[in-house]
Amino acid sequence: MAKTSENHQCMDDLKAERERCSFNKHEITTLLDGGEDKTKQRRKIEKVFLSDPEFLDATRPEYLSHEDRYANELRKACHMIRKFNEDEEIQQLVGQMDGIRTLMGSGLGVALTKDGNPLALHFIMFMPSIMGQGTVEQQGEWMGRAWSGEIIGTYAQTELGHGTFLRGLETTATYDPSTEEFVLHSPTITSTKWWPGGLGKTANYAVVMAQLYTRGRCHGPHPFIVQLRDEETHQSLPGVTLGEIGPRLGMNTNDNGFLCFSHHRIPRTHLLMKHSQVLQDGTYVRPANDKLAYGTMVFVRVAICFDTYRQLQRAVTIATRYSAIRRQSELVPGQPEPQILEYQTQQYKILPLIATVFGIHFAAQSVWQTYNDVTGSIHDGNLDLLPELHTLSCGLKALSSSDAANGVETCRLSCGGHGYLASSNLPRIYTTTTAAITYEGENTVMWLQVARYLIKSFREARQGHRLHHSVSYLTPRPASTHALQTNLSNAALVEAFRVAVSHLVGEVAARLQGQCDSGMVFEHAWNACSVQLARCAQVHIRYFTCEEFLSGVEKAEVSEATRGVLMRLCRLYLVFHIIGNQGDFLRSGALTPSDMTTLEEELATLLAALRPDAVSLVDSFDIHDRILDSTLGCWDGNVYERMFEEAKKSPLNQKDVPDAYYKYLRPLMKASL
Ligand SMILES: CC/C=C\C/C=C\C/C=C\C/C=C\C/C=C\C/C=C\CCCCC(=O)SCCNC(=O)CCNC(=O)[C@H](O)C(C)(C)COP(=O)(O)OP(=O)(O)OC[C@H]1O[C@@H](n2cnc3c(N)ncnc32)[C@H](O)[C@@H]1OP(=O)(O)O
Ligand SMILES: Cc1cc2nc3c(=O)[nH]c(=O)nc-3n(C[C@H](O)[C@H](O)[C@H](O)COP(=O)(O)OP(=O)(O)OC[C@H]3O[C@@H](n4cnc5c(N)ncnc54)[C@H](O)[C@@H]3O)c2cc1C
Repeated sequence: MAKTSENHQCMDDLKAERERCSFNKHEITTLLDGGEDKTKQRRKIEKVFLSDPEFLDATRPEYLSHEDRYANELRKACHMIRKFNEDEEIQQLVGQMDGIRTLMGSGLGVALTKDGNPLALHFIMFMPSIMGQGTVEQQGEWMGRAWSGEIIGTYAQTELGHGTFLRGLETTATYDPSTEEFVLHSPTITSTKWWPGGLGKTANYAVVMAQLYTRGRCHGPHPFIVQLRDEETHQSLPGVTLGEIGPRLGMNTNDNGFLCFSHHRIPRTHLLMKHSQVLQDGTYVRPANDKLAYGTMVFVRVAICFDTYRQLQRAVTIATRYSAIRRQSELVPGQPEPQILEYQTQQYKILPLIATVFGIHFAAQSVWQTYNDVTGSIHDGNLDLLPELHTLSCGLKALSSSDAANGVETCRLSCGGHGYLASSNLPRIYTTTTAAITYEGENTVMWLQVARYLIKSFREARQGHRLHHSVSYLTPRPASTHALQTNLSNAALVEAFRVAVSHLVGEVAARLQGQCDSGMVFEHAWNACSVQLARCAQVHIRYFTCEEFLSGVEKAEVSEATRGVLMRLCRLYLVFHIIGNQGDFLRSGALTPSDMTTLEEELATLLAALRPDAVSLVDSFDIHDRILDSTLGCWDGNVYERMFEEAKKSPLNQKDVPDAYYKYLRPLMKASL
């Protein structure tokens, strides 16, 4: 197709946008990557993998059958492992140990297996379970085989009947001291394992969470390594029933599966025994803390924050570039159509999402640091910080996944009709991102875990106990909100969050207490207050994210121009969330109605100030066109031509008149002749 003046205009629009950049893009790229070296390394790896023709798709996955889609992604996932294992240079680039996991979970890895990686659970949950839950001997026995891909595993916890309520799992693992084996059994239909990724057809092993019985007593859910398929034939073993659960909203090549056991025997030593053991005679040795068995989930919740961050980065890059080339309507009658990014309402959709990317980035880095510190101290026998880590990982997983999923949907809407096209890639990004709201702990449930910690801490503070860092603000202290009334600095706005959340927690704690005092049992009172409790948790984690965002920008080693744009984004994040939730701030007295008017005006100023940098900001995410995989978001802005090229590839367009016309439509249309 000939290039039209419209196409040239689009490309010129992006060029002009880039020319007005007020900051150093490369500084932001390296800040997000974690340093200059990391940026170089990432680009090199992307070059190696993206130039490999094995990773090309012959056709869009949407045009393939369910089985072919699965085969196509499995082919690429296996090629990724083989390439990694065979190439020392790649190993050095990515890092030998955690490398393949990092690679698969990176923007590159997720884009290469875009329909859902059938091996994802092997890397993100099976291997981390062995490392986190297994003894050194067990790690030695399984990890080498798992790294090389000789065995492929998944994490089988959720059942048809129970996902959230872990203690309600029904699968049993009963110890038989006469043979030194556990007998795994699924006693009911609801005890069928249901959902684990890769379980349907890919994995031959799994870490299975089952109720451990020994000497007639149940000791709760524990992790077991269970072989599911024959290592030679890949056929499911006797006593093991396996399959795939059918099409889902997205990630359809993850072959989420079902599994039931009929008195299936495994050796005693397949209980992962780092934290608790069953001795040969059936004696149960308790862990230092029951919740250590849930450690893999804590790890994955932190990992999910990084994944949702990358998904939002991709979506907002597409929406921003498209908004800079798309021209629609008239701002001033008779004038040429403006770029839709000129409309303030469009800026309001997009710019806060660019800010959100940074907010999640800084908060996730902080939680990752906490994860490493706490797992280090757990290793040394100190479990004091486990509740703090659990709360932060639940909270940030919930905040990042809901912000990202809602943000991706806003990006889709901001692209009008074309955002609904598969070739925009926004539908796929959405279906992948929204899954994270549910998996690894449904978000409402995660919020209520955060709220438990807040209420517990609030009560402990009133009894004079010292609180951990993230909740230390709940310690009673003299009211100091007056300074806020006249000072709306960044620090004052973060402080306003502190006052608002303290107030909310105080209110709901009093309501809970009042209901208990009037005779309601605590659990019912809790349920009766749970909407308000979940709200407290959300504001608490937003406050945490605001704090991390602000301190991250203050500490960043960048030029003043770059810090300037980051500060404007941080300010926008603060103002956006305060205005959007003004009731919380007004009710607590943290801010006044007049402050809100001032902030509303500032919001408009911030949108206008950030608008010229919008395209350069998303450019600084440095996402390769192949990783973006979007007709609307490509670097050169040649959107309409790409859309046309994609449409021409539709199988329906291979013939002018489709066969179905002769079979169905023609007989109907000609029936009256
Ligand atoms: C992601 C990318 C990064 C790298 C990836 C690399 C490679 C992969 C390639 C690609 C991936 C890329 C993209 C993603 C693509 C695919 C998808 C990938 C992964 C998806 C995996 C999804 C897997 C799953 O979903 S597994 C199943 C998860 N299930 C859950 O999360 C269940 C939720 N429920 C619970 O956790 C608990 O039951 C509960 C927390 C709700 C309550 O527990 P329980 O009932 O036992 O206890 P309570 O009595 O209520 O509480 C007792 C006290 O214990 C505290 N508690 C609870 N849990 C913990 C914990 N874990 N740690 C510490 N403390 C805990 C609780 O708070 C109570 O405390 P209190 O003091 O008594 O109040
Ligand atoms: C794409 C995908 C991949 C997955 N991968 C895996 C995997 O690899 N391995 C695995 O084991 N599992 C996996 N899962 C399962 C997932 O972990 C569960 O679906 C999730 O933990 C939610 O549990 P549930 O489905 O039982 O929901 P439910 O708990 O039944 O939730 C239904 C509703 O009830 C509410 N609710 C439940 N309990 C409470 C409560 N205590 N208080 C208030 N509200 C409550 C929830 O908020 C929700 O609105 C996956 C799920 C998906 C969608």
